[in-house]
Amino acid sequence: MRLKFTKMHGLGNDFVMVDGITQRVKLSPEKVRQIADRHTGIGCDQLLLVEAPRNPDVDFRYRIYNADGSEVENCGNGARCFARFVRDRRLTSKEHILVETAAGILELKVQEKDQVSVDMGAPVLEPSDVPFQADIQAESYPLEVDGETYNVGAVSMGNPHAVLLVDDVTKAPVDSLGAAIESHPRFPARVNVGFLQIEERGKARLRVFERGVGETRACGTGACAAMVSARLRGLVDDEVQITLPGGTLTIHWPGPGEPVTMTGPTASVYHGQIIL
Ligand SMILES: N[C@H](CCC[C@H](N)C(=O)O)C(=O)O
Repeated sequence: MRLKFTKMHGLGNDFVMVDGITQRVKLSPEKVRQIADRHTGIGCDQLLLVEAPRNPDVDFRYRIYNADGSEVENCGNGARCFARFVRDRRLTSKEHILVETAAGILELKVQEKDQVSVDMGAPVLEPSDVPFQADIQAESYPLEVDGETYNVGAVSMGNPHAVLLVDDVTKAPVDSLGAAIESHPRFPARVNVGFLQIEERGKARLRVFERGVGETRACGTGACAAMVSARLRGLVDDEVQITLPGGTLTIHWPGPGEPVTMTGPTASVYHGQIIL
């Protein structure tokens, strides 16, 4: 199979974008792993496959695959890059785009200077829907990991996130603790793990160990989940500049039941073809 693709990134969270509308694409977890491999493939954190919508009221469907081949529900940085990709490829000229994902329908607004705003929907906090094993919903939960107890927030943005507060993200044990929590039995679908340092009520720093990938330079749904968890704990206002290793996202959330809005940049790097 000859596959045309575009390499893109959102703050260094990098993607192989595949147009499954103008080309026939048949992917398997093994093929995704092959494409995502940074030594023998193209290399990416996620592969994003654009398809025609199944719902006539939306413009597109897009499917999200982690580098380990797992298909997942949502990708914040990917949603922004998707919006730019479909316009660059002239699949639409709309500036407001509705796209169907495994997590539901997202509304994307293309702005000037490659910025895109995404209505990420309302966060899901009921433990069983994250999913996370806990008897009652709370702002945070004690979680035992290798004999130590950590205080974690549990939030779904369509995909599951654990959020830990740290004093200094540069010193956070992202690789070791992130990996241990990613596969913790109380997160039955595994989990993305965010390490959040609050600087002010409108400013924070974040590093994310992503489910199915490891630490990435940025995680859009992770920034949304971290802001929600911090706001539930009364630590931030309704708009926060969240700076990740790859750059800064603006996250807005008025409060429970309301949608989270994420705004940030997109970048298109190169076009290519791969023979699989
Ligand atoms: N690793 C995530 C999917 C990609 C999320 C991230 N790249 C973003 O920008 O939200 C998961 O397994 O749920």
